[in-house]
Order: sequence, then structure tokens, then C-alpha cells
Amino acid sequence: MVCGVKTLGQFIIEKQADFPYAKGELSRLLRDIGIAAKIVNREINKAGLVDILGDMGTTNIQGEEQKKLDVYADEQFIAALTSGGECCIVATEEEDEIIHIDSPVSQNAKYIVCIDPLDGSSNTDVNVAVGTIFSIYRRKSVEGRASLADVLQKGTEQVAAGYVIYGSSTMLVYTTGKGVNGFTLDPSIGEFCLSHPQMKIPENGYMYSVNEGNYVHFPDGVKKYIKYCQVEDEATKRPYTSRYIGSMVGDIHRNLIKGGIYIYPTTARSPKGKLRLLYECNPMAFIIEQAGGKASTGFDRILDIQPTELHQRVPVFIGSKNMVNKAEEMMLLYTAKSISIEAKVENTLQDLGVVGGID
Ligand SMILES: O=P(O)(O)OC[C@H]1O[C@](O)(COP(=O)(O)O)[C@@H](O)[C@@H]1O
Ligand SMILES: [Mg+2]
Ligand SMILES: [Mg+2]
Repeated sequence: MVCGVKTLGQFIIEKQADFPYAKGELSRLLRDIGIAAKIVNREINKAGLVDILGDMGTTNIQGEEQKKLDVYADEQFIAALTSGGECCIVATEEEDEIIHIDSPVSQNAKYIVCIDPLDGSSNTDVNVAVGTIFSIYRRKSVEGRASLADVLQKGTEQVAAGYVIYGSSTMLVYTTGKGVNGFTLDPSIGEFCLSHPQMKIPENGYMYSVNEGNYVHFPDGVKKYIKYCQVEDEATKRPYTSRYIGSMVGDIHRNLIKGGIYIYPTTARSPKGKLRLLYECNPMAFIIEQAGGKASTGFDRILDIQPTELHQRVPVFIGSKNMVNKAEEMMLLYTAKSISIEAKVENTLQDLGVVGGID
């Protein structure tokens, strides 16, 4: 214990049995992620004083404006994972394709890291919490170079997942499938120290997080769920509070501690949902399930989805178990029907030889 606290490094070694692979691999991976997070944290903390705010003037494969901090964070995490020697592939939001790590120290590297280097980019210039989200897989292939097939694994195959939140304090929260633990950065010693052991999300919550600006284009089930949250009902402590800060890490971290639900459904602008399966939804789903919560697309468990593309997007309903159950109930009652009707029409048209089905 360093001055009465347990550091991230000490905790990982103590919990080594929770990570059934060669001793030290996870601690080196989280060490590398922690180093990059401290560097990103330093830049965020002085962002107004250095030329790190604003747009790069470039767009990523998602077609999104890249912020200078997006690119800076991306560079730092790739560099730290390259020199750390445990990672053979980095799949990042900010790069079109997977990045093969071919450094001399990574010749026997077995781990894939999927990462959103900076989550909540729209908040970087306005001093609101942003984060980093990461997911760690072990490569399945044993011969030659790891490939995209090693990256496109179901969320249930993750060996670890976590996030960093750069907020009023900076925290790193992670799981290896044996519960969720939170570490707060102590700037005076430059270490992440255990501050939130065995985090659990309340089964019930009274806060919902959704961008209601997209209401018109929400599926009916989401509209019905939002109205459910807003109805006066003393017995179930409704109306719930609406909290949405535009940073998935910030909204989910708050809901993890206080209870609540975060929803990013399909919208007109994002017909498959906005958030990416590999480096946003899967890691957050692993963490929230490990904390006793639930994560679904509104119909199916996020972690069971077989990824088909690197930057694949999915709708996400994640948080307190009973809140996600209620939202899924509304989706089944009011949206599944319309989807199944559309599917029936599509099949009928195709049976009739109307090529291309309905628009
Ligand atoms: O502005 P919108 O459409 O509500 O989207 C906000 C969501 O988009 C995100 O910023 C997407 O993440 P990135 O910033 O990493 O692209 C989430 O963090 C956030 O919850
Ligand atoms: Mg993100
Ligand atoms: Mg991002």
C-alpha cells in the first residue's frame, strides 16, 4: 500500500488469479493504457493553454469532424500499446483500418485492444467530462499475423474492458469478468489508486439519459418509454430525472454509481444507432453486466452480437437492470411489431419478385 492506498499495479498483481493468462500480461496492458491516459489527462487539464482544442480540419471514417484531442489521444494510446509489447493489433475509432503492431518488443504479443481514444468529443472545447473506452481480446489465431478475424469477436470473448473518465477527477474503471473496480488518479504521486472497490449499479434507477432532440425519429418503443419516465407516479418515484451530457462515459459512469439508463436508439441520422459495437457498446456492456446491470439493443444482449464490421454501429439500452427491462418491454410492445410488419412486407415483395423490396 502506497501511503495508505492500493495502486492499480498492486491491485492487478494481487488479483492476478482473476486473469487466467500468463502472469503480468494484463498488468502490462493496463500499465500501458494508464500511461497514455495520464498523458491525455495532462493535455485535457491544460487544454485552454495549449493549441489542443478545436477541430483538426479532418474527418474520420465515421464521417465525423476530428477534434485535435481525438487525434492526440489516438496517437498516445497507439504509442503506449506499441512500446508496451503485449498488443498485436489496435482497432481504434480514429483509424479506418486495424493497426498491426510490428515493433520488436511485440513479436509474441497476443492481445487486441479496441479503443475509443476520446469519447464525448463534442465536449472537449467546453470543459465537460470526456473519456476513453477500451476492450481487450486475446487473439484466437495461433499461426502468423493476427488479423481482422481476431478483432471481430463477440463481446462475451472480451478478457478485460474499461474506461477512463477525465472529469472533476480522473478515474480508470475496469473489469476482467470478476467484478468492477474503480481507481482515482492521485496527481501528487501520478498513480491510479483504488477508490471504488467492487462497483455495483443499483437495480432500480430514477435517471434517464437520451438525446431527446432526436425524439421525432425515435422508434415508438423509445417514445413510449420516455413518456413512461415522465408520468407522475409516486409509487415508482416518477417522473424520473433527465440527465444527458453528450459523453457516453460520463452518462454511464454517473448511472453506474447512482442508477439510471442510457439510451442511444436508432435515429434518422443514425439508422443503425450511433455508437460503435467494438469500442463503445461491448466494453460498456461488459462493465455494466459485471456491475449487475443490463445492456441490450432494445431486443438482444449486446455481448452476444457477432461483429461483422470494424466500425459497426448498434442501438444501445444500458444501465440499471429493471430500467432496461422496462425499456425492452416497451420496444417489444410498440416497435418489434412494426419491424416485423416491415420485414413481412419486404419478404412478400421479394417473393413476388419485386427486387429490392421497399425503400
Ligand atoms: O451528440 P449526440 O448525437 O447526442 O451523441 C452523443 C454521443 O456521441 C458520442 O460523443 C460518441 O462518441 P465519440 O465522441 O467518441 O464519437 C458519445 O460519447 C455521446 O454519448
Ligand atoms: Mg465515443
Ligand atoms: Mg471518440
